[in-house]
Amino acid sequence: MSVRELEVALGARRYPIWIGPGLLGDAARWRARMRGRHALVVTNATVAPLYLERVRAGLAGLAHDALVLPDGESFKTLDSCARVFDALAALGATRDACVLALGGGVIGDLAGFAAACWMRGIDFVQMPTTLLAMVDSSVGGKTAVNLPAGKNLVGAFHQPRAVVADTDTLATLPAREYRAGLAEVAKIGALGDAAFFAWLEAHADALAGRASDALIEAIAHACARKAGVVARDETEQGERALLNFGHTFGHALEAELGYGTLLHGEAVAIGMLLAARLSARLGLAGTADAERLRALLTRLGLPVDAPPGAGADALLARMALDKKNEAGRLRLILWRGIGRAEIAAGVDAGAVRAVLEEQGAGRRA
Ligand SMILES: NC(=O)c1ccc[n+]([C@@H]2O[C@H](COP(=O)([O-])OP(=O)(O)OC[C@H]3O[C@@H](n4cnc5c(N)ncnc54)[C@H](O)[C@@H]3O)[C@@H](O)[C@H]2O)c1
Ligand SMILES: O=C(O)C(=O)C[C@@H](O)[C@H](O)[C@H](O)COP(=O)(O)O
Ligand SMILES: [Zn+2]
Repeated sequence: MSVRELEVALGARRYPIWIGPGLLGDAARWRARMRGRHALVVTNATVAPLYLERVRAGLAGLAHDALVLPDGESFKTLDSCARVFDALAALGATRDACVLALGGGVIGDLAGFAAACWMRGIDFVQMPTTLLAMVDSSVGGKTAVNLPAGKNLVGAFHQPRAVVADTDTLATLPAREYRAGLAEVAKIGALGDAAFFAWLEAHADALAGRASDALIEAIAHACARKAGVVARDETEQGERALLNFGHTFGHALEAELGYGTLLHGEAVAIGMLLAARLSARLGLAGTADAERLRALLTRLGLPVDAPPGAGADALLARMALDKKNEAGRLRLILWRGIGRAEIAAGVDAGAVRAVLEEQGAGRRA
């Protein structure tokens, strides 16, 4: 199977996204995107035994080291970031050094943020090993860590030098993590691409069964759509906020339930349905499209109802700290139906509470 190559074009700054088998072992390809003499691989305790040696083999001739962090969303923290800084210092990494982020979105966000900070910014390469990271987090340069107060509250826009999506790595990805990645794929269709949404409906069984042709097509399509949005609006002054469909609710659920309780993709699936229901309540969309979204997510094996344990008031308080809000007013992504999301400012908190309570998110465990 051949390697697909896409590009993120940000004026003169451009970088490739490679998608296909065998890419971690194809060091000649990704080494060409690295400058300088130092490289630090940042990964975690689950991914390291599986794929670290493949990457290290490609670093022969460079001064390099690897930092293996504990696994989990609860380690996407400033403390972990400090460990990356210490490892870069121990390596003697200067401004021409490169960080290689080998893992899922947690590692990509964290290592990317550390690269953005070290000596005010050094190169990094995304080596995503989860479906979610391949279709979403490795592309576009959003890097961040969480705080107890909320998701991704400390971060930077810092674009990678390349995205190396070796699809062979998906063979070891647990089923629940795979399904979580499909949520961000469905999001791309739901927010702005009705034809892709219909394609997903037609290929839902193939995707749920990990059929490789459908999967490669879905990864490439999601990356291409995201690359287009990022090229037009790198720092989320407008259109890029649409990629946050489902995230205002989703991030609140992730933080309120405790990081790692819901996977990010699961929280986004539930969040998209909450946003769809809110849109229907506000008269922006009919309920039929919300049902279509619910049906697709269910076929992809994703949760569609918030679990008990997070009260509506607590979730609303979390949503008040969402990055998209302006002038103390809720600003979130609503929609007019499949493929037609829009940014809504000044959303009535009472309507949000009603949707949370009606859907059961207000239940106590
Ligand atoms: N920057 C962005 O634009 C962006 C976009 C979407 C999500 N995110 C962030 O990404 C994170 C979620 O990423 P994720 O879903 O990849 O979670 P993750 O990074 O926690 O990875 C999921 C699990 O899979 C394991 N794993 C990774 N690759 C594996 C492989 N090939 N085989 C076996 N196990 C493997 C990991 O160790 C982990 O246990 C969240 O923090 C979310 O906020 C960021
Ligand atoms: O790339 C973007 O832009 C996104 O919003 C993609 C999201 O899927 C992703 O979860 C992102 O990390 C959310 O960013 P945030 O700004 O809401 O923290
Ligand atoms: Zn997301």
